[in-house]
Amino acid sequence: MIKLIGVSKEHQHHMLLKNINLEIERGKVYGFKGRNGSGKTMLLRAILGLIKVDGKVLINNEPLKFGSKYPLKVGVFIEKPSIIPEFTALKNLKLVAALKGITDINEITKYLVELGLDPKDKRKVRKYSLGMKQKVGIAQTLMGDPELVVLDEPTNALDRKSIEILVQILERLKQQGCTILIASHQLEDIESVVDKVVHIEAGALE
Ligand SMILES: Nc1ncnc2c1ncn2[C@@H]1O[C@H](COP(=O)(O)OP(=O)(O)OP(=O)(O)O)[C@@H](O)[C@H]1O
Repeated sequence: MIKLIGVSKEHQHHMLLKNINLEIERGKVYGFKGRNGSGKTMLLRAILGLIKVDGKVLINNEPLKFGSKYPLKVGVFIEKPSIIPEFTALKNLKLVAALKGITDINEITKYLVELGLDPKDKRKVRKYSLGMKQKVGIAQTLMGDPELVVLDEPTNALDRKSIEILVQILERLKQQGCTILIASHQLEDIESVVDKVVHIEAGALE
């Protein structure tokens, strides 16, 4: 589904990604592992066409052009959840639903409910704990069951039970044919769902 051929990223004479060759098969779960600053997030950004790179990124054999519409139905959670703190969780979800063209309320709230949050909660997200905000972000990402899901450190701030629920959800999405890319320091939390571990060190695959 996705192919990286000789992908490199240079920034102010530093090579942040070094000649990455990687093939991502549809329906598989990839776990990206590496130290802080090794290039996991940068690699995910390259795969998503969010940064200009040298080399080629092919999506279904077509070259991905920086700045053009992403050719796959994708859900992305990189670094921080894209939430508006002054809105409730439901209002935040509805905003994303509108962008994705989703109107069915069950579809909008199902992952939030499964992750243990109440869509009727009147509190603004500003009042939520870190883990609760994380769950809103995950629910936004998974809404509409995209064909590609990209999660950067999804288990940060989640308790053991919530990680188990997330793993169950990811397992189900995988069975539906979804391709999932996860960057994590704690891959062992989610290793049961991961098919292939990709090690990255100083911008290069090991
Ligand atoms: N916007 C940016 N501009 C320039 N350099 C950046 C930028 N973002 C990250 N970098 C650099 O790119 C390298 C890789 O960063 P990246 O965020 O991909 O690491 P990571 O493996 O995701 O780290 P972590 O585990 O801490 O999340 C680092 O050296 C970082 O300093």
